[in-house]
Amino acid sequence: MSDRKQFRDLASPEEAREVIDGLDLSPGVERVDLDDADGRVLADRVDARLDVPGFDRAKVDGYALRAADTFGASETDPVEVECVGDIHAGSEPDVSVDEGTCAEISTGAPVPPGADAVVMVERTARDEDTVTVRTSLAPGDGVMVAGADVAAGDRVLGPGTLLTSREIGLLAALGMETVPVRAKPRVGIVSTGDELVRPGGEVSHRAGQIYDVNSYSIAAAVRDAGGEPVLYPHAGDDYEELERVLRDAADDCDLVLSSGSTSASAVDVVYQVVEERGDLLLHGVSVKPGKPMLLGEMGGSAYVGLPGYPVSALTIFRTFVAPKIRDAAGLPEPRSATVEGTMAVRERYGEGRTRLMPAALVESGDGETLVYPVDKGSGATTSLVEADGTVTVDADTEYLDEGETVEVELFSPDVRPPSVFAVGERDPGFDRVLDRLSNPRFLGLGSREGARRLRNGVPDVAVTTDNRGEGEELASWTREWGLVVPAGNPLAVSGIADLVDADVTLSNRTGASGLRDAFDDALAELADERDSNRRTLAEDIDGYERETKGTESPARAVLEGNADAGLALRATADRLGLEFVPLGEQTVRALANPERVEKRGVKELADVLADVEDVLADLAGYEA
Ligand SMILES: Nc1nc2c(c(=O)[nH]1)N[C@H]1C(S)=C(S)[C@@H](COP(=O)(O)OP(=O)(O)OC[C@H]3O[C@@H](n4cnc5c(N)ncnc54)[C@H](O)[C@@H]3O)O[C@H]1N2
Ligand code: MOO
Repeated sequence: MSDRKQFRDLASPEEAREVIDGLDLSPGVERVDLDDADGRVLADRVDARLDVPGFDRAKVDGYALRAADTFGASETDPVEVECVGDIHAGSEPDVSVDEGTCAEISTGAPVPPGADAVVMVERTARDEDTVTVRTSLAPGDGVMVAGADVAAGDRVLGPGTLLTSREIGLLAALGMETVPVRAKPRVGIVSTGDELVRPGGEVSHRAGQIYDVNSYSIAAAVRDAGGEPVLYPHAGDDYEELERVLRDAADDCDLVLSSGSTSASAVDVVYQVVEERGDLLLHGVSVKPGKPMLLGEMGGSAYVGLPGYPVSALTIFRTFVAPKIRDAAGLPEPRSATVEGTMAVRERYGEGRTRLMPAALVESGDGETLVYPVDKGSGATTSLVEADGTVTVDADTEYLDEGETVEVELFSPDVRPPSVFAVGERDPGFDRVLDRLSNPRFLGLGSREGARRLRNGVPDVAVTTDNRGEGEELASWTREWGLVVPAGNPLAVSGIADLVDADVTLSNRTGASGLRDAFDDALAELADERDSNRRTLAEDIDGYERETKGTESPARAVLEGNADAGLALRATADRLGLEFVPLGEQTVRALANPERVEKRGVKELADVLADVEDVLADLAGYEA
């Protein structure tokens, strides 16, 4: 206990930024092949070592001649010259042009000695060796002279230039096979935690294992910032192991990032390693999420300890680390884009830390941008996927009021609000509808929450079951629901009465879901028949209180042998190959916010729903 870290004195975000500014992670210079130079930053100045073009070059197909010979020529008063040969691109001229003569020439070929202009073929006529020229030319017409593009000795590109297709074209014209560029900062990533398994491996939920998120999200973000990520093996919460991996990474990298183990637990040893084996410059910053961030140096490399929670790790990376990597890589700050919007709901805060609040956008019917917080907690990867950017909330702000104007910094300038924003019951039929739309957003919060949010005017559309919710009905369909049971229905479950009367374990859905509503209504009916009440019957159902999150969760519980029966849709039973005991049909409705029916995305949704029969065709238990 005595070793636990207390976060009494958190650094301000500005202090953290200053410490990061002071870290040294300047990578050197390397030469790369021209084909690998795209997106790199030139380390040195490039001077032209030759003329481009290297010779006087024909700009058009036609005849090379002496401009003086065409003096005064026109359509009505042409001149004639004699053709003495021809010249092709890529070969040395074997003729020269004298007074009164010309040579046929193709675009890009060297202008022959004696000629000072090229007339395009369209302004001439030819009869045997006689060429009639119907225009007059000045010296240099139709010719790109040597060095006109770049002259030998010119300074062509400066250090720090970002190489794109255009600059690469110029370097190729100069014949450069390799170019000196700033090396990308090498960024070692060390994820800590005994619970981590790399995607591709098997996780044991019983043992509390999870897939490693941060190694991958942070590696992608490092690459995006212009660094080169290097993944190191997971380190457990063991001092020696962690020290060894961090040292390896520090030996090989300009910057080492660890994730996890930064916090208050006795097993969170990473700060101890940095404190004892390196130089711990800062621990704890007054931001949410990401409070336990560490900054320091170790083995000649800069070091940042990111918190373990994926949202915290990525937020700290984006806010503090990415700008540093970009700077070291010589890349410009990316264009940032901010959008002003109106808070759609009231959001309380008051934790005394600067909050980088994930927020999402939705456009109201009249073009106003509404902003709502997306906070499923620092441990939920969807917190960032379901958001469009962040709102920075001052440490001393107690709440953001509904209707208050806020500024959202978008995750990237390309982020667009979703075309249509729907909330409500997860439904395999509506999933198919979503597949046919471009850039929709759907939050599966259940029928009840969908109806509630539609009433509060935030989403464009709610998906609800039976008669829940009010709005413009865009479409409705029915879905068959019931119980899934293992193959062969070993306990011979034939209805709800069996759940009440027999020894059958149920896996139920959450109270927010429409499927659960249907079940509870049927249970209430049974209670009426028995002169009892729903609650009493529910108490007799083993597992009634075992609520699950997903539409398929109860069916999956049956599949895994954790329940004898699960509340489910026929479509789910069909998909998972389970036996199904039908109990009823339920109506699903897509309801539009009445003020948004004219919104483009809502109309697109309505168009898809107009063919709902087609969309739902062959989905088991569905009828439109
Ligand atoms: N008593 C206190 N508990 C916590 C505090 C506190 O002040 N007092 N701070 C909380 C805050 S805020 C954060 S943020 C987290 C940070 O914790 P750590 O950096 O020590 O991270 P871990 O405990 O190792 O992990 C937290 C969480 O994230 C999961 N994790 C870790 N690494 C990964 C990864 N690579 N991919 C996916 N998920 C990862 C880990 O399993 C934990 O669930 O601490 C709070 N607690
Ligand atoms: O700082 Mo922690 O990231 O709030 O969850």
